[in-house]
Amino acid sequence: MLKIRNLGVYYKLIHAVDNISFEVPEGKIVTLIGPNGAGKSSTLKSIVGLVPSSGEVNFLSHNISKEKTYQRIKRGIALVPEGRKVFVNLTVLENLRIGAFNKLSAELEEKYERIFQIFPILKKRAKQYAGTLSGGEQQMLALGRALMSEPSLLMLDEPSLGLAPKVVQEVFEIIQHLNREGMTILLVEQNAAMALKIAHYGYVLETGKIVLENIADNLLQNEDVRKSYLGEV
Ligand SMILES: Nc1ncnc2c1ncn2[C@@H]1O[C@H](COP(=O)(O)OP(=O)(O)OP(=O)(O)O)[C@@H](O)[C@H]1O
Repeated sequence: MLKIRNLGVYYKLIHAVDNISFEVPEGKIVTLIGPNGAGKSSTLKSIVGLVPSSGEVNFLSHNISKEKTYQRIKRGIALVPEGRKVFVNLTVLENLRIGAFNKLSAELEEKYERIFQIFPILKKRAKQYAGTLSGGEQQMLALGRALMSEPSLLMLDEPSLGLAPKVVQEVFEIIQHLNREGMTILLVEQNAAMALKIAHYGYVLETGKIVLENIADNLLQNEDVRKSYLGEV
């Protein structure tokens, strides 16, 4: 579904992502793991055109590298950004409405209901300001908002960030549920153990380069990965 070839991201002199290539096949969960500053967020941002990049981004057999962000979103890519970035002064419903930018009002009710089926808590909080939600609820809202555009590829940037372990578990169960329903997922995580447990395939990114890739189960067993990312000595 998504094929990345020789992707590079530069911020003036900083070479954040250095000629990486990877793929996300339809129906799979693929994870990019790696330490702080490895270039994970920059990779996701470049896929939706939020930062200038070199190389090729191929989505559903189209080279979208030169397209604007809104065109890429229209094609069916959605990004749940790091830190959730919900609109704190808008209600839950208003946040969801923004995610459905390309949908007619008549279709909205049905879409809200679909989101509420996945995240019942958002129905209870529908009229509440997003800024008053807990971290976990905000993450659900950010996910719900992304799903409102009915993407075929969902990209998640550090969904576990700042959440209690029990809530992280809940969020990851939802990610797995979405995948079982057919959603293709590109998951960026520092919580490598959690990410590799639910992913089919994984890439390890270090200082802008892919240093390792394999089936997720194999990465979980890999000694270097266990030492560097799973806290084992
Ligand atoms: N807008 C920017 N301007 C300049 N440098 C940036 C910018 N965004 C990121 N960088 C730098 O690019 C490198 C990669 O950052 P990036 O956020 O992509 O990494 P990351 O793997 O997602 O890390 P984290 O998990 O901390 O978010 C870092 O050295 C970072 O300081």
